[in-house]
Order: sequence, then structure tokens, then C-alpha cells
Amino acid sequence: MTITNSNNPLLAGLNPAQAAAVSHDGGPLLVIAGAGSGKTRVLTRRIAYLIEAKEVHPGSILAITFTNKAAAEMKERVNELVGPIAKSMWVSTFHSACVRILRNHPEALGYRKNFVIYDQDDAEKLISLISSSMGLDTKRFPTRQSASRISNAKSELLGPKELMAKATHIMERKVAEVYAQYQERLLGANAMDFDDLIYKTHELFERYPAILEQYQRRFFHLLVDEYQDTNVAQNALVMQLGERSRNVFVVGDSDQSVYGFRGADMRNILEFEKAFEDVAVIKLEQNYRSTQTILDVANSIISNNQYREAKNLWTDQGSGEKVRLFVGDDDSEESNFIASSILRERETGGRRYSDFAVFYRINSNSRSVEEAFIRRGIPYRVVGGTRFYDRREIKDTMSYLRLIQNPTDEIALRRVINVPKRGIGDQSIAKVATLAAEMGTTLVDALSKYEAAGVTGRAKSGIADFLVLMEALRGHVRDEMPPGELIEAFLDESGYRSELAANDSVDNLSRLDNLSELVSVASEHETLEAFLDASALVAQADQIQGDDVVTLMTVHTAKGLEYPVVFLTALEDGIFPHSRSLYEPKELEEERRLCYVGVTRAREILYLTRANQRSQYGESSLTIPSRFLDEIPPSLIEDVSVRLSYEERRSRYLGDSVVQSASGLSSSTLKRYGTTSNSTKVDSGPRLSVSQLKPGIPVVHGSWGEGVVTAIDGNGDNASVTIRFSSVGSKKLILSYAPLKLA
Ligand SMILES: Nc1ncnc2c1ncn2[C@@H]1O[C@H](COP(=O)(O)OP(=O)(O)OP(=O)(O)O)[C@@H](O)[C@H]1O
Ligand SMILES: [Mg+2]
Repeated sequence: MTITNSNNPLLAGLNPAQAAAVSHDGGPLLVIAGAGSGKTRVLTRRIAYLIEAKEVHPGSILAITFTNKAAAEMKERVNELVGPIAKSMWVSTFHSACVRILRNHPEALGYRKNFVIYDQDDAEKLISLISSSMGLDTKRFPTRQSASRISNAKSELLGPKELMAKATHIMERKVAEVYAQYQERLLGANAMDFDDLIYKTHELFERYPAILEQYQRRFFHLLVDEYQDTNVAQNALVMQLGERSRNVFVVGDSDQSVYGFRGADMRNILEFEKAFEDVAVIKLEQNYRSTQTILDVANSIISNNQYREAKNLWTDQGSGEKVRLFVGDDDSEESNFIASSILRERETGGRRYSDFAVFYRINSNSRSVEEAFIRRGIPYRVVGGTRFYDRREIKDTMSYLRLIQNPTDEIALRRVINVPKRGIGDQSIAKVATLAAEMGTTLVDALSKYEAAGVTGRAKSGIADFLVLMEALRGHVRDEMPPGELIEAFLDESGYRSELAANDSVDNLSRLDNLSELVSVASEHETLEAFLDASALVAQADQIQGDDVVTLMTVHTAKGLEYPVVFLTALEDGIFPHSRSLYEPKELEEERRLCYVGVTRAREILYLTRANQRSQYGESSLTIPSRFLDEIPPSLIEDVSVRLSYEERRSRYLGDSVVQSASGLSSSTLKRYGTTSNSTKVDSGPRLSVSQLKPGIPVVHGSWGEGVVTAIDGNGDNASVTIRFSSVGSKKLILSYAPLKLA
């Protein structure tokens, strides 16, 4: 039932429970409800309602969303409803809000205003430097593992001392030691990592009650979307900020808590009810997104979880079509089925590419789907693939910008000191580092004393040139050169552009294109600091844009989104549910919630797919169907798999020449789906060897077409080759398996 209240258009198009949440009087409110029940819609409306009906000043609202994209959308919608005063409102992710706060009080924590933000890669580099200086064996202490322990500690508000106190054996003590040094080095470099943004804001508020009070008074209304995935530290921040006004409005779904590994904790919801005893709780049960069949599938899966409060989603939109199950012989057949189905539904069902999304549990599963899409010419975007900001030329440039802004950034310095080449080798850096240790200063401070450090030869003039360059670039910033122009100046004055232009390989041309793209992004910002902050906070889900393309992403990234047609792929035990969860009941429940998230993204049609054989890491093996499939009543499923005849199957495995369709689908299937393939199916001929390749050599790949070798690592059967393809960008392949020939 929907109220159409002509007196209050802000409540129009809401059901009674939703309207009650939107028009809530004040004080703590928890909206706890299943997927697609309008939580995000209610939160958006609530903001508009506060401003319009309650005459709350937008500047006193802080709304937290999961991605920057969601924040922008919410701002836009509020803007439509209440006009430009919406601008003074803070709608952002936890991280973005914290950066804004920290920039106002860096000195309180011993930082300078121009601190920079390290991404995961920078953080790992620093941790690896520390581990090796401590003489830790990287086999016993893999950098990635130490990094994730430190990250977990921060998200649980444990500092190095607390982590040390909790340590029960030597390994944990070592990690705590690394953590302590890591924090010191970050401070020395005037840098914070991602987790610090939350951790340090919490610390700021704890240590300075007056500062906390300032924000408590400013943000009189606090709203949080996807509350089930806030971690301990984020939750503590919500409690700090909301303590005074108690106007804390949170929406979430405990069945969608899927970031346990990041320290997100669905107990927050339970604790919220404890912290605010007078909390009003509103449940929403009507779903407006999906068909009843899709909801029945979702309910049947999630009801197998022990640790949950039972709730049942329903819709009045009708049962819709059964969900479609496809079982392929192998992953390429599965992928080809997905591609054919999309083409067919686009031709006959009047859909656009952007109506479709393909979800997978692990990133590597996108490869086979991408190959099928490329063969059929289906435009797509992989969300969360190699990010623009992770590309080499972009990282180099960004590191320069960071170093301009913050001269003490050690990781940026190490990255760019010899880029472009200035004859400064590792030995020279080591000499400077030794001097820095002796003097008790940072690497950057010691750099200007390179002669005293004993640096000789070309490296000497190299460092001198570098220092002159940095000084010139910092001069531009003092002259208030805007960030776009600053990048241009850097590219010219450093020789970075001319180095790339000297060799006009496809690779370098695309790097130059990417750099122009960076200049145009930077030009949207007024100051270097604003640009650096914005680029550090780009979340994976922010890569989703409005073009007419099929979206590929992991199920984690799909949270909060919806698509008319969804493919949930690789439903196999060991993949989805993930192998590490199979013997851990708690983790298995998290996998089940993740599956529930995937299913409930679909509005009209849901495909569930799997393959009997899957190749991973270059090996093909038999699979076991996902246990989640067994949890769905057969009456809700239509099996659309194609049974190949013995002849078809035999000819497929004997060689491609017999079967014209290289897609893996039988000709009858192709007829049924109205498509044909112009595939260049990968042949199984002899593979290239290391001796035939070197960087710069053009090659052709069976699926991805032309590319240029950029690196070769290892040799023999283990050799891998990195190739930059014009179709899909850079890929690292195992040479002995990769279907390559020389161009
Ligand atoms: N009362 C309503 N009438 C019509 N459509 C609605 C109503 N409430 C929500 N919707 C629509 O239903 C869909 C799901 O809403 P929304 O995304 O807000 O749900 P949600 O609870 O946030 O979902 P999730 O748990 O996946 O984040 C959206 O397309 C939204 O516009
Ligand atoms: Mg939502």
C-alpha cells in the first residue's frame, strides 16, 4: 500500500512503514530491512524531509554512504528536491568525511596540513621496507599478511601497544613491532593510510573533547546507509558523533553483512539497540525491486543461516519468470552462454547492454567472460579491474604530485627518484638511507646531503638534478598553478613526456593518452590538495558509469545496486562458497549472505550458471556444484542447459575443425539463441618459448588479438609474460599455456 499524501509530497510514493521512518520525530532510529525494501530511498527522503519539513539547515547533516558514487547520487537527488542549498550538506563515505575533518586539525595529531594518503600499494611498500630492515623472513612474514593484520587492528581500534599486549606468540609480536615502526614511518612521511583516516579521526575526538563537541554540534543529524558493514572503528565514530544529539538514523540489513574479513561486524546492529535504549526500530518487508520468484530464491538460500533473525521479503509485483540455471561443460561454454543470452535478449527482448550485470565471486573468474564478450563484440566494463590510478604512468605522476605537496613522503620519493632515469641506483639510495638512520632524520632530509652520504658518479648529478626539479615544481605550487597545468609542467620539465614520446610504441602512446586523461581530471579541481584527496578516495564501485555496456564485477562490489538481468556465475563449491569457508561455519554463513546479495540485485531475470570443468591457474579440473544451488526448491528453477549429443561432444573434444562453432555451443543452441560466432578459438598448437620473446615484440593472442610484450619473468614452464593488448590492456600470462603466436 502506498500513501499519496497531497499535503506532503515528501512522503508521496512511500508505504506506511517507509513514511514513518522518513517522518520520524528525532532520536535514534534503526531501519532494519531486507534487500530492495527501500532503505536507501528512505534515507534519501529523510534528508529532504529534514530540510524541507523540519527546516533543518543542510549544513548540519552528515550522511554516510558506501561509495562516493552513491554519495553523489544522493546529493543529486536531494538537490532536485530542495535545490542548491543541498551543497552545504556533507554526504560522503566514512573515509571522505574523515579526510575533511582531519585536514582541519592535523597538528593535533602531530601531522602537517599537507599530509598525503597512502593506498594499499604504498602501504605494502612501506611495510616491506620495514620488514626487511628488521631482518624478517618474507616467507614467514609475507608483506600482504602483515599489512592485513595491521589493517584489521586499526579497524578494531587497536594501536601497536594493544596489538602487542594481545600477541600470544612470536609471530604476532613481530607483526606488532612492524606495526609500531610503520606508524612512526607514516608520521615521519606525513602520510596516513586508508585505515588511519578512520582510526585517527577517532583518536582526534577521543583526545580532544572540545573538537569532538564542535562536530557534535555541527552535525546535528547523522545518517548511515549499509550500516551492517560498518566496522568497529567506524561504528565508534558514529557513536562519538551521535552521542550528544542522539539523532542517529541508520539503515541496514544483517543478511547483507559481507565484509567480515575487513573487520565489518554485523553485531553493530545489535549493539546499536543496546547503546541507544530508546531506539525506534522500523522493519520494512515489502520489496520493490525483484519478482516474487527471485525473492523466494533469496529467502530459501538465506534461511539456511543459523545466526539470523527470520524475515520474509515479499512483493506485489507478481511471480515473474523462473530463475534460469545453466550448466556448461566448461567455463568457456558457460561464458559463451552468457554472451549469447545477452545478445539474444538485446535483439528480441528490447534490452540495452547496460541492463545486464555479470557477477563472480573471485576476480579471476572475469577472464573467461571477457574473452567471450570480446569475441562477440559485446561492450563491457570490469569494475574493480586494474584501476586507472594503479597504472604505472599514473602512479608515477601521482607520486610526483604527492612529493611536491609533501616533501617528506618517503614511498613517493623512492618510486620516482630515478624516474625518468637519472642514474640513481639502489646502492646510492641505500647510502642515503644509512646516513638518514645515522642522523635520525628522514630519507628526504638526508637526500640533500648526498655528498656526505658518499654518493658518487652519475648518481651525484642525478640527485642534484632531481632536487632542482622538485624545487622548481614546488615553486609552481607557490605561484598557485592549478593542478592540471602543474601536471603538464611536470611532464615537460622532468623529461617524463619526452622519454615516452621517444619511442612511439602502442604502449607508450596509450600511456600518453592516459596522462592527458589525468590532466583533464585534475583540471576539475582548484588545488593540488583537493585533487590528491579526491583521487585517493576513488572507490572501486565508483568506476560504474552510465554508458551502454554490460557491467562485470565481484558480488562484493554489487552491494546496493540493481539490474534488470543478473548472471550469478561459477556457482561451484570451492569458488562460491569460497574454498576457505567450506569448513568454517561462520565463514560459510558469510558466503551465503554474499550469495543473497547477488541474487537480490536482479529485478526481472536471474541466471545462475556453473560449469562441470573449470580451468584455473592454467589447469582444468572437475567441479562440484555449489551447495547454495541445492538450497533452492527445484520448482523455482528452469534448467536451460543444453545437452550436447554424443556426436557433438565427441567432435568438440577431437578438434575445432570438425565443429564450425568454436563457441562451445552446439549449432542447435546457436540457432536457438539466434547468434553465430566469428571466434578465433584458441588452438592447442605449440606455445612460444622465452627465447622467442623480448619486450617490444608484437604478438597475437587467440582471444585478445594483437599486443606487445612488455615484460618476461622466470623461465621454462614457469615463465610468465606481460603483454599490453590494444583490446584489454595489460595482462600477465603463463607462457606455456598462453595461446600466443608472433605477429
Ligand atoms: N515505496 C516504493 N514505491 C516504489 N518503488 C520503491 C519504493 N521503495 C523503494 N522503491 C524502489 O525499489 C528499489 C529498491 O530500493 P532501495 O535501493 O532503496 O532498497 P534498499 O533496501 O536500499 O536495497 P539494498 O538492500 O539492496 O541496498 C529502488 O529501485 C527503489 O526506487
Ligand atoms: Mg540500499
